[in-house]
Amino acid sequence: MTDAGALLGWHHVYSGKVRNLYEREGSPTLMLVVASDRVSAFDHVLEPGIPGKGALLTQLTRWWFDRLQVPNHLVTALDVELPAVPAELADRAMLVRRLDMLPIECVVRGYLTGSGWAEYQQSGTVCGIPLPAGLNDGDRLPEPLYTPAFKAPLGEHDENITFERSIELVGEEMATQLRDASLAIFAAASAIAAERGVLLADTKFEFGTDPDTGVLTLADEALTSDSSRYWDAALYAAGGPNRMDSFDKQIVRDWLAANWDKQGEPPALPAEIVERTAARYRELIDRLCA
Ligand SMILES: Nc1ncnc(-c2cnn(Cc3cccc(F)c3)c2)c1Cl
Repeated sequence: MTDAGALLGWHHVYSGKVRNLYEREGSPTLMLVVASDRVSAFDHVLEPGIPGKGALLTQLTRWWFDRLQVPNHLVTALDVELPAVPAELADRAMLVRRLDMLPIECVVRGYLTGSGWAEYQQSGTVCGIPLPAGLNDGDRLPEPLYTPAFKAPLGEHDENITFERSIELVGEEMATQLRDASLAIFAAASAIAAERGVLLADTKFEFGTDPDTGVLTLADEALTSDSSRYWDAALYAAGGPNRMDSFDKQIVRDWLAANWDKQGEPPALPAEIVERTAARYRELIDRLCA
């Protein structure tokens, strides 16, 4: 069975760049999130995949779900008789409860970088929020910023919105719950990561509400290196050009920057780059979850 292929007893709902979503035939409340070994950079899915990536990121998101004091969509064996998931997928598949998903990407930024840095250079703001003058790329923000985005149709880029706009979209009570939950989880996760010598620079949460209880529930993946930027705290403290190297994809990004003109399809990654990237994924998990 290939990732995009049929999965006996499961209906394929959606294929993301690196993950697939299925719903259980006959059980409308159960879904399956399957992480692939694919890696994406510069908005392209790269070849070949990184061996073990899907399993490592599934392990990481499970580890965070276990640690965070918020309800999440993961189904544990205690809830239901676990339906059959093929053995070759088991370590990179998550059985989850179907939620009523909210159309908000809940982004929290602890550091100024990426699209936030680009906007700041133009206007001194991030997602319309004014920041002190004189900040540089990679600087820690005075306090973590909640910068929501409106979920675009699958595959398109999300649209940064203000908190006030999020109120118009989901109502004041839900918008406030999303912001408060996102900032609280970011603070807790940042502290746990920092104890392990890892900086959580920014991350993106998705929430839904439980169809039966209405309780706000953490969905999708949580705090993986696909949904977050993780930096090495020691490298960051040392300063210099590599202080914001992402823990896992920097090797891929640097190789692509040196070997691809960003025109057309990216070249296949050489075996040595694949092996070094796989090692970096394992190192992040070893540092956080060991
Ligand atoms: N528990 C849930 N209940 C209802 N819907 C979702 C849901 C819908 N879309 N997504 C994004 C996504 C997650 C993984 C793989 C993909 F291909 C796409 C997640 C979830 Cl996680």
